[in-house]
Amino acid sequence: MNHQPLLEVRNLKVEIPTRKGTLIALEDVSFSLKTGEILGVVGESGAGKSMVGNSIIGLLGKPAHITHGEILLEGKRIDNLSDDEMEKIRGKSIGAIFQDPLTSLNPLFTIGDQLIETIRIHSNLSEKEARERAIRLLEATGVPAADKRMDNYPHQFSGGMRQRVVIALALSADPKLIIADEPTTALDVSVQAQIIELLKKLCEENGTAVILVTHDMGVIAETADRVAVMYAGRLAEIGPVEEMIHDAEHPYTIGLMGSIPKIGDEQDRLSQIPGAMPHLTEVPSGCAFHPRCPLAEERCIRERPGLQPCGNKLVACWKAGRQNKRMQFPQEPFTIRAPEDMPR
Ligand SMILES: Nc1ncnc2c1ncn2[C@@H]1O[C@H](COP(=O)(O)OP(=O)(O)OP(=O)(O)O)[C@@H](O)[C@H]1O
Repeated sequence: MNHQPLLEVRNLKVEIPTRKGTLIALEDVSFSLKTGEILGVVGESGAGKSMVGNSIIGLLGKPAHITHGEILLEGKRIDNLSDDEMEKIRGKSIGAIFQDPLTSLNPLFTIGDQLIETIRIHSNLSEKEARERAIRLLEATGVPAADKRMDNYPHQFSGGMRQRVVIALALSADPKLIIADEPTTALDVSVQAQIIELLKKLCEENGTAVILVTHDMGVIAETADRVAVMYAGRLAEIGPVEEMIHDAEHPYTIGLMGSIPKIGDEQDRLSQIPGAMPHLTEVPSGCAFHPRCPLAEERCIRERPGLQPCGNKLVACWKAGRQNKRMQFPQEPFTIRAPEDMPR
């Protein structure tokens, strides 16, 4: 049996040269992904979530670049490919879905033309066969009257419908992996759940693995098989979703998970972690989370913890396995105001 992971990210480091010096945007990021698995990547804004996805698809915006580590897809390195070679991998083996569907769609061409072209680049189907496949894909993504909508331009679709088209486009070459970066953030709240549900269903049916970048813990809880928590460009903790939600070990994960509202939960408060994530220009020594951590001790200030196994998870905390779960953030928890208290 083939036990080779679909994707392996090993000790990835991404640096960004700036006028004020070099920023380390990602440091020592390692994880792997199995075929068909959904990995949620979470963390506060600026933690480096998008950098991880963009490094994998070779779309790190300049001047950011990989300075250490490697990325392997089915055992073959893809981090050192030329732009042309990477272009072939994108679309064929790795599909991408971004926050704004218009990033992926060309406003000057009908969606039918765009789907047919992508299908034909990555297969040897005839024009007619590619058209049939495009229609089937649109139907599978829930676009009504798919046959007729093939002749429409992107601006003739609503935001939710456009994102369905992008999902069809991302799936059109039958990729092994899809990077979905905040795929529903720009959409109406009422369609967000439908789109996530659709993505999950189609990827399950096709055996496609997904890296789902989001700040929405609710989406993660519903969708992901495993979760990677990022903090200041590093992995804080990674493990199976259930354990990450109910049995997190890293104080930062415990704080993040405290912010998932639970239906039927008596408490009407969400815990919030005091302080803010550091900017990349001023990442603290040792464990980057130490200034906000109620458990921090001398060693945490001096030495950076690497990822260590703890149960089924990997945790970057010197105190992992030592009753972290009883920890509480010392501040008054953030209180959700009832709608009648909201300023009008
Ligand atoms: N060209 C650049 N120059 C300087 N800093 C950059 C550049 N591109 C990205 N960064 C910084 O890299 C860090 C990681 O960015 P990234 O977009 O991966 O974060 P993120 O976790 O996805 O955040 P968000 O949830 O807001 O999208 C951020 O602090 C960002 O400001």
